[in-house]
Amino acid sequence: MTDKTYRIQTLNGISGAGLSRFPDELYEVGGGVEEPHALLVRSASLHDTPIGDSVMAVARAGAGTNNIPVAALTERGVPVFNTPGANANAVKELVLAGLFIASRHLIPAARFAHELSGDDAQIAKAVEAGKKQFVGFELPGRTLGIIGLGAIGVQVANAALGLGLSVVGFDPGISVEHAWHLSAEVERADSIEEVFRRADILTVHVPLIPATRGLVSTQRLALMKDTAVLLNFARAEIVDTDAVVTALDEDQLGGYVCDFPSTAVHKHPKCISLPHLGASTKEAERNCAIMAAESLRGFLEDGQVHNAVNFPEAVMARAEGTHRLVIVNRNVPNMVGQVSTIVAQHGQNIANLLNKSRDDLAVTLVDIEGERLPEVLAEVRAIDGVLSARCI
Ligand SMILES: NC(=O)c1ccc[n+]([C@@H]2O[C@H](COP(=O)([O-])OP(=O)(O)OC[C@H]3O[C@@H](n4cnc5c(N)ncnc54)[C@H](O)[C@@H]3O)[C@@H](O)[C@H]2O)c1
Ligand SMILES: O=C(O)[C@H](O)COP(=O)(O)O
Repeated sequence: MTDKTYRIQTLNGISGAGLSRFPDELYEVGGGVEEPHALLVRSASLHDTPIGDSVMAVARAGAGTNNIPVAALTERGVPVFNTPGANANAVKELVLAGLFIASRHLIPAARFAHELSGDDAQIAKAVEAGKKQFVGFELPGRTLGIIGLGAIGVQVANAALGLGLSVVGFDPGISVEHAWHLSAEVERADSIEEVFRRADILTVHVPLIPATRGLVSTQRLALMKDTAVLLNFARAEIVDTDAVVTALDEDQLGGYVCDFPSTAVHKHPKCISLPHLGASTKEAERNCAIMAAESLRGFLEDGQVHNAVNFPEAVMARAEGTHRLVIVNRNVPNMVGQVSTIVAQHGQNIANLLNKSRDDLAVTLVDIEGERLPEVLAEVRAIDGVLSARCI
């Protein structure tokens, strides 16, 4: 262990563009870092990994945080950051590839071509004889159904309109920001079932949370056209894979393209699975790593909270010549009152204060003039309802 001010443990390969955002003089960063102040992760599961008391923050260089025990970390006062939208274009492009792969049977067709043998004349003859098995369909006039109109869903919707598809979407929790970016030509479905019923191609772009586990179920698959294609570039568990395989085997569904190989799908003749490639572009890896690194730096060095999935946004410029108390507390009355009383009792003056809450939790940033008094921090930490407090 070095004596650098901050130690970041990486649990996946993280783009150097992000890692270089941690200044050498302040940060030790790497896979073998001990007693880390923060964890930086992509898809590695932290559910069964002990997360030591030294950890003050966790950052996911990506969108989905289902690999992180968010509720337990929230209870400890530890923010979990992700990188909203940073890989959305990469996923959109792969979803569009999925559309073409499915509509033109590109994978079996390429496999057929790969297996051809003989001289050029024999290959040309086999091509003409064999190609009829790969006759596809065109996209204009077909309906794309989208469940989840967040960073990815919106980009997929807008791009699909450009390909001549009609788009019908469902997202009861769409954000104002995402609604602004969604084309007015996208039709809003009244229910999730309507999307299943109408789609020629259906794509899901929701997070894996209890409400979305098994969202594509036997009952909903039964509503789909028997020629329809299902795309899943969100998470394997959002789809009931056994139900999909049954629907495919019974000719009640046309095909399944996903980013999540499993024993049930990776060799199935009507399934195409890719090895979780959605965010695997240089650009997305870079964007995600930079955003995650900036969030960690903001929190560790300044107590700022930006892009956390479990904390309120809390961003306040540092007041000149002050030190800062960073307090994570339960969202109950009189927390700010108790903190300011302690500061005043020690004859100190608050230059600036920010208190932001989200659900049961609040973040309080207090910029204090004068010298750092360890007893102020000790007394703040002792307040009932304070989950963590530090002075920076
Ligand atoms: N294959 C990959 O490599 C890859 C890459 C990035 C993201 N993902 C997955 O895609 C998910 C979505 O990513 P994003 O960046 O668009 O996230 P996002 O948070 O911007 O959008 C998610 C949207 O889903 C909506 N939603 C939630 N529950 C819903 C429900 N029951 N019905 C309809 N809509 C619902 C939300 O309101 C939100 O608008 C991620 O959580 C992640 O699991 C996969
Ligand atoms: O949620 C995400 O951002 C994706 O699933 C990307 O995962 P990855 O970082 O492991 O490629």
